[in-house]
Amino acid sequence: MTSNVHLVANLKMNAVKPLLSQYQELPDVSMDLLVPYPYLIYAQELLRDTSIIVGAQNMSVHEQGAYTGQVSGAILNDIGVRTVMIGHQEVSDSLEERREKLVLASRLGMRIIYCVGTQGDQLSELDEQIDCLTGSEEVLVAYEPASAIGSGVCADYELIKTQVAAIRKRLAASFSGKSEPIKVMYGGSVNNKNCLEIVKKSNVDGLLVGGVSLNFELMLEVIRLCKQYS
Ligand SMILES: O=C[C@H](O)COP(=O)(O)O
Repeated sequence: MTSNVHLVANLKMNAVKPLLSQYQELPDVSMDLLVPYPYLIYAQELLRDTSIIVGAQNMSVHEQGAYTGQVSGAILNDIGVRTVMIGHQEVSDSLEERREKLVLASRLGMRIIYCVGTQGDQLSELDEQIDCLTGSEEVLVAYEPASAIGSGVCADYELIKTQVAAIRKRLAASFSGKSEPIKVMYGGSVNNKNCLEIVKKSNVDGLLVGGVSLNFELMLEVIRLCKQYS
């Protein structure tokens, strides 16, 4: 089931072993599934006959060495994980850390889901975050306003549309040499009730789903609805 609406599920910090077996029931759904580090190898093995891409939710700003408890891009690379999310609001990276992580991930040839977001409606925050990209990354951008994350209420459709349009404009101006435009997704309290409205009214290329991706039945509905829209 290939949808024009790209779906990314972020399972955040939850114990998800039984849930991963449910995702295994989706052999032909193309989407990204971002799992906590300890599940990466298990999830890759479990989902190897599906079209689901297993990715990491973060990576260290350091290349290697004495950084207990951290996971570097090189480690992800070593275990065959090619996709990594960078810049999620819950990670609270500074602009410098964003830049460093993007460079490291890009150098390793990783595919990056890059989160940008605002605390309010300040477009300058988005610009600064977008400007951390070098243009050589393989990247999908996810716009996530802080107030919408985990709140149960997604951002106003018009606001999403405006911000996403501004992000596209900035990306196009900065990286005009790209053969294909960078995909821009929305994240923040996406659910089965609002997913279609968001894609219809806000002109996004995809959705980054957090809490709802932990409920397989609801996520299945999001997947079906997005497929119908394509
Ligand atoms: O990574 C996912 C986003 O932070 C959205 O999370 P949420 O759907 O629980 O609001």
